[in-house]
Amino acid sequence: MIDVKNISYKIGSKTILENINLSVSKGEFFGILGPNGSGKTTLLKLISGGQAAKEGEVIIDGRNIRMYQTKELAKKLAVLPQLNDAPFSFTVYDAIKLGRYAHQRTLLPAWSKEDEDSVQEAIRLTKIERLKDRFLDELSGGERQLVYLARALVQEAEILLLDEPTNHLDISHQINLLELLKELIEEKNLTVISIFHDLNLASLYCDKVLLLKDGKEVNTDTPRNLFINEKLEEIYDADLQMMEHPAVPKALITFNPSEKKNEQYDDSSIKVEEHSKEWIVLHTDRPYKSLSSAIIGSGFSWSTHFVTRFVDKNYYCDNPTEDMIDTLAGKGIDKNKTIGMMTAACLEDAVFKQFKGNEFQLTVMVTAGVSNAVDISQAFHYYKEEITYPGTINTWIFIEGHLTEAAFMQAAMTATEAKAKALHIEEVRDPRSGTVATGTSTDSIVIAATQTGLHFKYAGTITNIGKSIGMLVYEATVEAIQKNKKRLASLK
Ligand SMILES: Nc1ncnc2c1ncn2[C@@H]1O[C@H](COP(=O)(O)OP(=O)(O)OP(=O)(O)O)[C@@H](O)[C@H]1O
Repeated sequence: MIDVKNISYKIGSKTILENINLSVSKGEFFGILGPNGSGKTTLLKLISGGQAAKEGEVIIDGRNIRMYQTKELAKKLAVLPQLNDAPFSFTVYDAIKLGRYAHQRTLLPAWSKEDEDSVQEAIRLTKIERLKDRFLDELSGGERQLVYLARALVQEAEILLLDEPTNHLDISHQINLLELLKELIEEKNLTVISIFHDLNLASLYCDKVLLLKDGKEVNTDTPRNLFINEKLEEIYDADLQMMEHPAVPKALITFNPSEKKNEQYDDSSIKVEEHSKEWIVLHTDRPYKSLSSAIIGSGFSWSTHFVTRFVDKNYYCDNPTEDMIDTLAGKGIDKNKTIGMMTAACLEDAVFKQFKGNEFQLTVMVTAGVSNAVDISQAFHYYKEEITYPGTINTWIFIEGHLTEAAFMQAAMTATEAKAKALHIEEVRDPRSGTVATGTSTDSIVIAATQTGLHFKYAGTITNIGKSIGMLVYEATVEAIQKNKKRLASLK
C-alpha cells in the first residue's frame, strides 16, 4: 500500500534522512521509533506529502505521491496534528466537518446527507457525543486527540499518519486511543503509521516498527525481534532492560534507575527477627528479588520479610491465603513485602546453613515434615484429588548476588534435585506406593537474591553457585528430616 524507496533528505548541507526504504501493507499498524532528532517527523512529513523528497520516492497504491491531486490525496491519507499544535477556536462538530473538505464536489460546498452521516458515524466511533458542542481550545489533550481522529475518519482516508499521538495523554487515554485505532484497523481495514517515543506502547500495538538513528534505518521488524536483536542500549544511549509482558507475548523495555541515597543499604544480610514455635520471621533491610511458590508473594516479587507460620497438622481453611494475610496483618507484617509459607513441621527443628565463598554468600533454611511424602513417579496411579494437610518441606535460599531469570529457574531445579536426594538417603517413603518419596505433596521453595554484586547467568549443577546450593539444601534437608524423625519417635 505504501512504499518508500531510497528516500534521502537534506536541509542545507545537513543530511536529515539517508536512503530510507520501507513498505507498509494495508491493515498494518506501523511504528516509527528512534531517539530525538533521528528524523522521525521528517520522514512522516515526506510520507504525507507535507514535504517533498528530492531524492527517492513515496508510492501510495502504486502511484507516486506527486501524481495525486490535493483532494485525492486527502481521501487516501489523513494526518493527525500533534497535540502541542495550537487548536483553532471551532466547535468540535465544526472541526470534524472540516474533514469532509475532500468530499465536497462543488466550489461552493453543499452539505449533503452523506456528509452529515459521515460526521455522525465518526462521532459515534470515537465516543465523543458529549463533546459535540464544546470548543476545541477548551478541551483536554485526550479529548482533542479523539476529535482529530474523528476528523480524520470523516475524511474517509485509508491511511492515518500520527506523530506521537499519546504524548500528553494519561494512561487511560493512551489505552483508549490505541485500542480505538486497533478497532479501526480491524473493522475498517485502516492502515496506521505512527511515531512513538514510548517503546512499550509500540511493542504492545505495532505489527512492525522502523528504528531510526541519525537519519538512517537501523532495522525494520516486529517490535519483539527488534528489541531482542538490536542494541537498543547503544541506540538510545541508556541502561535498558528487556522483559516479558506478564499476560501477552510482547516484549517490554524498562531501565535501571540509579539508587537513591535513601535506597542504599549497608546491610543486606538475612536476620532472624523471630524464631518461636509459631513463627520464623526472617528480615533484611535490602529487598531481595524472589522467585517463589509460596502462598504469599508467589512468582517474582521483591521482599524484605520471609515468614513461616506453624499450623496444626489438621489445619483446614477454605481460603488459606486470606487467612495468612489476616494473620500477617495482625503481626504488623506488610504482605506486599513478604514471602509467606505455612507448615505443620515443628519450627524449632528448622535447619539453617550458610556458605561464605570469595565470590558469593548463601543462606539456606529448611523445615521438613514428611507426612505427605509422595513419590512423584507413582503419584498418578495412587492419588485421587484430595485435601492435603500441611506436612511439608519448605526450602528457603538466600543469595547475595545478581541472578538472571534463567539462574533463578536453575537454582530452583538444583535445590529440588538436592531435596529429592535427601529424601532418598533418608529413605522417606510414600505411604501409598511404598516407594522412596521425591518430595511432599505441598512443598514450597523460594529463591531470593539481592541482585547486587556478582552476576550469575546460570545456577545449575555445573556452576559453583549451583553446587553450593545443592550441598546446602541437601545437608539442611537431611538434617531437618532426621530431626523430624527423632521428634516423631519421641512422641510414640
Ligand atoms: N527546518 C529545519 N532546519 C534545520 N534542521 C532541521 C529542520 N527540521 C528538522 N531539522 C533537523 O533534522 C533532524 C531530524 O529532525 P526530526 O524532527 O525529523 O527528528 P525526530 O526524530 O522527529 O525528533 P524528535 O524525536 O525530537 O521529535 C534534527 O537534527 C533536526 O534538528
